Formats: sequence, structure tokens, C-alpha cells
Amino acid sequence: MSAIERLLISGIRSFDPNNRTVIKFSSPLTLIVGANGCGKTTIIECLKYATTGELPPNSKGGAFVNDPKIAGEAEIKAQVKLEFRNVNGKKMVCTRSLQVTQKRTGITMQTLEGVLTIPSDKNTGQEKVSVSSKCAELDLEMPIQLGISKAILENVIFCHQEESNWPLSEPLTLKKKFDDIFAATRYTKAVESFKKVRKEQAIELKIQSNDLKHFSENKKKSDRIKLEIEAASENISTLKNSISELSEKETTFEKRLSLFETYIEEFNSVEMEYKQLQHEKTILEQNLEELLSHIVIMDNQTEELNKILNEQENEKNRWEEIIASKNLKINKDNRKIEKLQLEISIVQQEIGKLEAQKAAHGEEIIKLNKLMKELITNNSLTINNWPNSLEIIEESEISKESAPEELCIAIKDEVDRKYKDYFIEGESLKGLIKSEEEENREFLYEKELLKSKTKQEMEQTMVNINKSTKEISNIKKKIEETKFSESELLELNEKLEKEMSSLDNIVKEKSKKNLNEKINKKRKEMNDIDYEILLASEEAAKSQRNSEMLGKAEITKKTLETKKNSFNKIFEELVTLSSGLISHATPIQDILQISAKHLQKTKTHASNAEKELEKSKSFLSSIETKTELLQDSLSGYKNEILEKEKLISSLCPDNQYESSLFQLQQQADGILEDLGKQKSQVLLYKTYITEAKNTKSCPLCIRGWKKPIQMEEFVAKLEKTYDTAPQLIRDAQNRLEKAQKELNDLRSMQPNIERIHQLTTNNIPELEEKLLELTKEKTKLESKHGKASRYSFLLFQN
Ligand SMILES: Nc1ncnc2c1ncn2[C@@H]1O[C@H](COP(=O)(O)OP(=O)(O)OP(=O)(O)O)[C@@H](O)[C@H]1O
Repeated sequence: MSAIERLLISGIRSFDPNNRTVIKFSSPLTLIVGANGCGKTTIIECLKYATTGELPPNSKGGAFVNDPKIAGEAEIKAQVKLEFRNVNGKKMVCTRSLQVTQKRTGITMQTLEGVLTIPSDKNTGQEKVSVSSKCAELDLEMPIQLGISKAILENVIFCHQEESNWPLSEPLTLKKKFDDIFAATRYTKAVESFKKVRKEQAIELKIQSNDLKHFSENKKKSDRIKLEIEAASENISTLKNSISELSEKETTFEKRLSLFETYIEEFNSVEMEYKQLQHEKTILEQNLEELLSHIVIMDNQTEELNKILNEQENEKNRWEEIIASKNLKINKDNRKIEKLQLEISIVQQEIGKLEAQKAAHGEEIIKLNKLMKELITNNSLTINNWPNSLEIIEESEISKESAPEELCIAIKDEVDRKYKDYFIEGESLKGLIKSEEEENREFLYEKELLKSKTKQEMEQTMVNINKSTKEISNIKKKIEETKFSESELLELNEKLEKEMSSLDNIVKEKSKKNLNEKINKKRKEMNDIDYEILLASEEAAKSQRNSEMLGKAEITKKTLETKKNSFNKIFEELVTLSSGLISHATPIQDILQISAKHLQKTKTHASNAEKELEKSKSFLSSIETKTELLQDSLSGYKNEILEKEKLISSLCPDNQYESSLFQLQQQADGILEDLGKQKSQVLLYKTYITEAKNTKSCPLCIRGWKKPIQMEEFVAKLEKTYDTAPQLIRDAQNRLEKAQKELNDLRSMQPNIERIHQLTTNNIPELEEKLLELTKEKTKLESKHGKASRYSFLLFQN
């Protein structure tokens, strides 16, 4: 239990700041007795201040410290020092220091320090320890060390006498005090936080229990899998063992099998040999039987037998000759067969070519159908008797067939009709433009006439002015020279006045001369602008010709508008000036009225012309589309030619297809001839060798040799040639095969050559012709556009 031991007070209220008053508290009870105002309450307040840090009510402005005014000091330092034992019985010292300063405006107070220390103890050897040196910490620390809450210290133990009636106050204040004393809010908060934590823990528990559930399931699963793995590994090891056993068995079986196979092969070969021998045996038996059947035991004389032998020899020779001739015939037939085979291959190539042409024709049909479809849709053609012409064309497109010929003719007629209509329209438009040009020319001519007339009148006026000036000078001379009577003088005066007034008029006329100059200047400007307008209109016409440069035309149109405005302005100025000059001569209003009428008329023509222009523009765009399509086809054809030429040049580098083909054919023919010769030579050599050996004479000249070695040399020579002949034949056959392969490869290019020929002689020229026609048509239309634009522009300008 905690206990207060000593209290030191210095400079608090009535306590002297220069002395330190120490109050020692006795146990179990200390009574403070004294007169009123001696300072009992101050001691309690000091205790309260030391333990809680709270100042008495209404003393925060410095009333708690000794008044500096009373002390006659500017500054007073006060201290409260409390020595006590904490709940553990440990001695502790709490020191709090204050300072008040007397200023002009009033007293200010400030806290100097607040320290809680454990004092040194010689008995225990305890050194001085500072527990806390901050006031806020000290305020919290003191109730803890004393083991009494701040509320009890404030409201119960060191309760101020002015506040000691709180148990009798309002229930709300009372509750507040009790809540403070018993720290109820803290418990409520604690309960709330417990609830919150409980809730969170419950959620966490739920999550953890769920996890646990999953973990236990997973654990079961993993145990099961482990068991399965163990069983599987056992199985694997058993299977491995059985596999190794089986592989051992397999090798043994394989060895036995290979042994059996060799046995079977041997058996088969022996069987084959046996069968062959059986077959040979039967053939030999048959031959023997045949020979035996043919053997006739002859009982003729030797001469007769010799004769028969000779006859037989002759017969044999005849047969050999026949055989040789037959062989030659066979060779010839073989060559014929080869030629026929070549012809067959040519025919096959022709078929291929025709098929390629058929495919190309099919493509052409598709393109034609497409063109017809575009023609109908783009130009909104209506074909008589073919209301569903588009569907028919679409169907034929799908089936890759050409549209019915009657429909094609109908479309062509319709296109021709449209073309004629356009042509007639163009012609009428031309006529219209011509007539309008003539009208314009007449209008300009009239204007020129008017201009020259005005000029003449002006010249006449000038002459009159000169004449009048001369007359004035003459009259002046006469006045100076002659003396007049009064009446004459009066007359002359009147005359003079008249002349003076006419002189004034003349002067006015002269000022008009300046106007003339201005008019001329304006006219010049007008002419310049006219020229500029002409240039710009030409530019606009050019721009209109090119549909891609419509933007430029728009800009030029704007420029023209500006020019037109300035032209109109100048024209108005001219009219104003002219009206002053030639008001008596030309009715300008009439001219303007005529011009307005003319303008209205020409505007109507212009709108018509613009409509026509729009129509022909759409036609022009369809022509452009056609042109693009045709150009695409043309470039497609050209690419095809390039590809095919590339293929041909890979086989025929000099691109001389016909001559290369001819040379290769000749080469193949030559090899074939050599081969035939070699084959027949082989047969002949064989015959010669046999004959030479049999007859011991040359088979060609039928002469015998003087020495047998000569015959042997001859036979050896023939045999050598005979032996090398098969190799030569094989070589020739290889060469022939190679040549024939090259020939066939080159012949396979024939369809390509034909296609190139067809493209260069028919398709491309046709397309180019069509393109030329379209270009001409386009140019015509463009020039028509240009004229129409120029015409409309001129109308607009007017
Ligand atoms: N700021 C101050 N400076 C100097 N003296 C002061 C100051 N404030 C109060 N005093 C004096 O301190 C005394 C107040 O003392 P305190 O009220 O503690 O006396 P008390 O013994 O409790 O009186 P009572 O028995 O009437 O309650 C008064 O004499 C008062 O004049």
C-alpha cells in the first residue's frame, strides 16, 4: 500500500518562495489544524497538484503561485516536492516546479519541471534513478505508482472544498463522476474491444476450422495417394522385373526367330532350286521326247545324206536370212512404235493445252459476267424481256458458265443505246454551248459598240470644248479691240455672261475629262481582271477535267468568286461614273435589265448543264472502274507471261523454244538410230562368229583363211566387238532416255508457249484495244466536263 511521507512547499500561495516548508505526515493519521487563511487548503491543493498535476479551480492564470505583487518581485519560482512510498513500498520523490512573471498586461505562469525519481539509499546502496522527466508522463505515472486512480485522487482523496458537494449534484453529473471514479468508460471500452476481438476471433476460428477441414481432407487424400504411390511403385518394381524377364525371353526368342528365318530362307531357296530343277527336268524330258519323236533312223547312202545335209544347210541359211530381215523389220516397227508414242505424248500435251485454254475461257466468262453485272448495277440498266437479268448472271457466275447469249446481246444493245443517248446528249450539249457562246459574243459585241459610241461622243464633246474655247478667245479679243456703245455694251455683257456660263459648263466638262481618265483606268483594271478570270476559268476547266483535283477546282472557284466580286464592284463604279457622263446617251438601266434577263437564262442553262455533268460524271466513274478492272486483268496477264517465260527459260536458257525442240528431237533420233544399228550389228556379229567358226571361212567374202590363226584373230576381233556391244547399247539407251526426258520436259512447256502466244496475240491486244477505247471515251467525257464546267463557270461569272 502506498503512503505519503513528506511534502515540501515553496512559493505556493501564502507560502514564502524564499523558504522551504516541509510537512511530515504521520501514520495512520495526520490532522492539519490552523486558523482561517493559514494555508490548510493550500496543503491539500499541493498534494492534489503533486499527485495528479491538476491545479485548483480558477488558478490557471497564476493564482496558485505566490503573488509577485505582494512579494514585490517581478518573478516568483514555486516548487512542490512530495516524498512517498509506492504500492510496492518503494520510496519515490515527485518534484513539480512553477514560475510566474509579472508583466504590464498581467501575470503569466509556466511549468518549469515535473520529475519522478527514486532517491538514493545508503542502506540498500540504491542510487538515484529518474523514472520520468516529462509532465505528461508524470501525470500518468503517479496514479500507477500510488495504486489509486486519478479520479479518486481528484474527487475523493484530495477533493477541493469548493467541489466537495458533488455527491449531491444532478444525476447526470453524479453518473459522470462515478463513471470517472470507477473508470466505467474504460471497462465499457474494454468490453466493446473484447466483443470485437471475440467476433474477429470467431471469424478467424471459422476460417481456420474450414481450413482445418480442408487440410484434414487433403491429408486423407495425400495419405491415400501415398498408399497408392507405394502400391504403384511396388507394381512398377514387379513390372520392371517381369519386363526384364520378358526382355531376356524376347532376346532368346529373337535369336531363335532369326535362326528360323535363316532356315526358312534356306528352305525357300532350296525349294526354288528344286522347282527350277524340276521344271528344267520336265523341259529336258519334253525336249528328249520331241527329239526322239523327230529322230528317224535313216538308211540312206552317205551321198544322199550329204545332199540332204546341204539342202538342210541351204534351208537353214534361207531361214537365217528371213530372220535377219524380220529382225530389221522388227527394229523398224520398234522405231515406228516409239514415234507413235511420241505422237501420243504430243496429243496428250495438246489435250493439256486445251484444258488450260478451257480454264482460261472459264475465267474470261466469270470476268465477262462480272463486267455485265457491274454494267447493269452501275448504270441501272433495264434489259427488255430480261427483268431478272442480274439473278441469271449471278447464277451463271456461281456455275462458272457464261450468261445466255441472248442476254449478252440484250445488254450490249442496251449499252449501245445508252452510249448513243450519251453521245446525242453530248452533241446537244455541245450545240447548246456553241449557241450560248454566240450569244455571249453578240452581247460583248453590243457592249463594244456601246463603248465605241460613248468614245465618239466624248471626242465630239472635246471638239465642242475646243471650239467654244476658241470662240471665247475671239470674243475677248474683239472686246479689247472695239469700242462699243452702251446698248452694244449691255448686249455684249449679256453675251459675255452667256459665254461665261458656257465657259463654266466647259470647265465642268473638263473636270469630267478627269473622270474619263478614271474610267479608262478602271477599264484597264477591268480588262486585267477579265484576263485573270479567263485564265482562272481555264484553270477551273482543267481542274474539273481531273476528278481527283476537285479540291483545287473548289479553291479556284473561291478565287474566281473574289475576282467576280471585285469585277462587279468595278463594274458598278464604272456604271456610276458613266451615268454621269453619258446619261443622255445610253440607258444603262436597260442594259442592266437585258443583262439580268440574259443572266437568268444562262443560269438555267448552267443548272441543266450541271445536271448533265453529274450524269456524265457517274458514267465517267463507271468507265474508270472498268478501266481499273481491265488494267488489273492486263497486269495479271503480263505477270502470267513473265512466270511462264521464267519456267521456259529454266529449260531453254536462250528462249529459242522451237529450235531447241528441233535440236533435241534430232539428237534423240540420232541416238535411236545408233541404238538400232548397234542392236542389228550385235545380231550380225553373232551370226558371223558362228558362221566363221563353222565354215572356217569369212562370212562376208566366203573365202577361207590361209592360216587358222587368221581365222582366230578375225573371230577374236568380232567377239571383242560383240562383247563390248551390250555396254555400248546400254550407254546409248541411257543417252536416249536422257534426251527423251529433256524432250518431254521441253514439250510439256508447249501449253505455256501456246498460252503466251494467245495472251500476246489475242487477250492482251484485245484488252489494250478496250482500254484505248475507254481512254478515248474518258477523254471525250473529260473534255465535255471541261467545257461544261467552263461554260457553267462563265455563266456563273456573268
Ligand atoms: N496568490 C496569493 N499570494 C499570497 N497569498 C495568498 C495568495 N492567495 C491566497 N493567499 C493567502 O493564502 C491564504 C489562504 O489560505 P487558505 O485558504 O489555505 O487558508 P485556510 O487555512 O484553508 O483557511 P480557512 O480555514 O478559512 O479555509 C489566505 O490568507 C490568503 O490571503
